Amino acid sequence: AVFKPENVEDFYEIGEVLGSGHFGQVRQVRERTSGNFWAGKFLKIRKVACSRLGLDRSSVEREVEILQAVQHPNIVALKDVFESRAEVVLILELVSGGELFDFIAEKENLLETEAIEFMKQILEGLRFIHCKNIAHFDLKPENIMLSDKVSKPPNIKLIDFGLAHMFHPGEEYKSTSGTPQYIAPEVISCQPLSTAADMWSIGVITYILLSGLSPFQGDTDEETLGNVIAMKYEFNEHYFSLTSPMAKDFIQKLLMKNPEDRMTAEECLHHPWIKPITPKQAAKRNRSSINMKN
Ligand SMILES: Cc1ccnnc1
Repeated sequence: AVFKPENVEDFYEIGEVLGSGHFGQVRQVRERTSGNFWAGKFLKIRKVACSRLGLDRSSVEREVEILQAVQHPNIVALKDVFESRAEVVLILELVSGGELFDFIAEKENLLETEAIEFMKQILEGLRFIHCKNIAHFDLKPENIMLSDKVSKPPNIKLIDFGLAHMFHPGEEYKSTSGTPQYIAPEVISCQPLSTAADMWSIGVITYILLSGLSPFQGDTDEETLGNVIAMKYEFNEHYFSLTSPMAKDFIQKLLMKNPEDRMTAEECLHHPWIKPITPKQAAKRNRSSINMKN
């Protein structure tokens, strides 16, 4: 794929750093013609294949191809791509409402019903990419952002498709990248992956959303990975006493060792915790606040 060879600074004024990660850094940028703000994701491209620094150009092409294929209100939009000597710049929709967990940590108390509103949007975005045979493979709190700080309910955007993969029929895909706290057992044991690996991460994120605890986190990455493989987690009464049984059922149906046993995003959206079938089920949602003890 050929990206725009023009200098990105001819079209955008480069602003403050918004975030950085395994890829490079994201800066706020201002489009010179319109004055509109966007996010510029500056990716270092490695010139020689064996270099450890920078990204392989093919992995950047993959991220661009995937972002172009998933246009959805809950997925960050890609507007433009520039390339200079050793750098590719993705011009992305500016998502300036901060990370989901910072938002929730700031608030005094948050009802399960509000948590459900967030989860619904995350699941809508996932259902959309999964039905295109695309998995995100790096779902975690840092990659779930709010479009702004004022909309009610807030609008969720999934960002960072740098580890995402588009499955082709009959093709196996394995990868060991991801973040230990959120990766599924099959990732650790190097088995072929599927979109079900994202659903495990959703189970972990929901558990944290409702309790403030990370289910498998150990003192080291090795310990965390050991806990994931051993499926060693529990609903500690001290943190989960106020959590509704339907919420725990939702989590349990995602934290299943066998990827085929896990709910899909579609099934999650029809789970009684997310979509109460009867008013009685709606009433069963607990009214209490969510523990945010960290
Ligand atoms: C960090 C980030 C990424 C994409 N858009 N806005 C902000």
